[in-house]
Amino acid sequence: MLQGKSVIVTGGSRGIGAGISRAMAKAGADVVVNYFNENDAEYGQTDGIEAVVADIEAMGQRAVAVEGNVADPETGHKLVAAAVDAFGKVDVLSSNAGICPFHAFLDMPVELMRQVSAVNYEGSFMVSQAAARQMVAQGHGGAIIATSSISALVGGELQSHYTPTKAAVHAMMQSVAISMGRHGIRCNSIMPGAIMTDLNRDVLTGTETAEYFQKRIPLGRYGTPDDIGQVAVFLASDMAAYVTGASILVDGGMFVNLQ
Ligand SMILES: NC(=O)C1=CN([C@@H]2O[C@H](COP(=O)(O)OP(=O)(O)OC[C@H]3O[C@@H](n4cnc5c(N)ncnc54)[C@H](O)[C@@H]3O)[C@@H](O)[C@H]2O)C=CC1
Ligand SMILES: C[C@H](O)[C@@H]1OC(=O)[C@H](O)[C@@H]1O
Repeated sequence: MLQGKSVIVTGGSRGIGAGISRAMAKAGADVVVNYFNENDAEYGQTDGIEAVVADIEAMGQRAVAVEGNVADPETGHKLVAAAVDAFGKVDVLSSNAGICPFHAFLDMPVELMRQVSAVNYEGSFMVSQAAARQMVAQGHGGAIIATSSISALVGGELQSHYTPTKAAVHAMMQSVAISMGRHGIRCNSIMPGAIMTDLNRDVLTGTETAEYFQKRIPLGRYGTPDDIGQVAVFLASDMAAYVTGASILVDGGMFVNLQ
């Protein structure tokens, strides 16, 4: 579905981003895999930048690892330059990088709130802008897929700094879809539910929240990074040729299951 496409994935070395990177490669794309602050040993053998690059190459696709903090305005330009240097173009951006350091509201340090906003919202904005500029210059359209969240639609007691950034990413895609439509660039967001990754493994394992989530998910299981990767491939592909400004909940039915 993505044969010959050039894809950039931010936060592509672990978790959902690793699932997206692998799914894009399996669909035939070459991938620039962005990562930041990685200590691969910390994340075991299945994830980490080296494992993801090796898996992509084992599928017969090209992979380029690019370290960079998406909150740094230069990183978006670095990622685009890496894709153009290695693959000659940018067709798809998966703006996935994000952090969620759980913290109570009342004693949350302003610095933490600002860091989460800088990475999750501002970082997504800047990388999307850099990729869109390249796509417009290329003149043959493209696709931008932002990883928002079920948390764009609901709250979390320990996520008062986080949920607004997920809503912001969703709202940004809706607006960017309007201005980029004339360039044939489709912009959509994915809203994952509870996906077992490093970001929330502690929350989703052996806690009251874990028990509650398990009861709330009609499909009876947490999502996997590949569950998100498959939807990202769909949104990147010509199967979604008339889909822009949209968001897709990928949550096993969690959001609708109030009672
Ligand atoms: N895990 C979940 O249940 C859900 C996650 N999400 C979103 O999915 C995205 C990925 O989350 P997970 O895979 O769970 O997280 P993770 O912690 O497992 O992986 C995060 C990835 O982002 C990278 N990263 C972190 N900070 C970065 C920065 N400043 N610049 C560039 N890369 C950076 C890391 O290197 C890593 O590759 C995030 O945007 C998160 O908000 C949304 C809904 C649910
Ligand atoms: C970090 C959370 O556990 C996870 O990420 C989100 O965006 C949702 O809040 C999920 O529960």
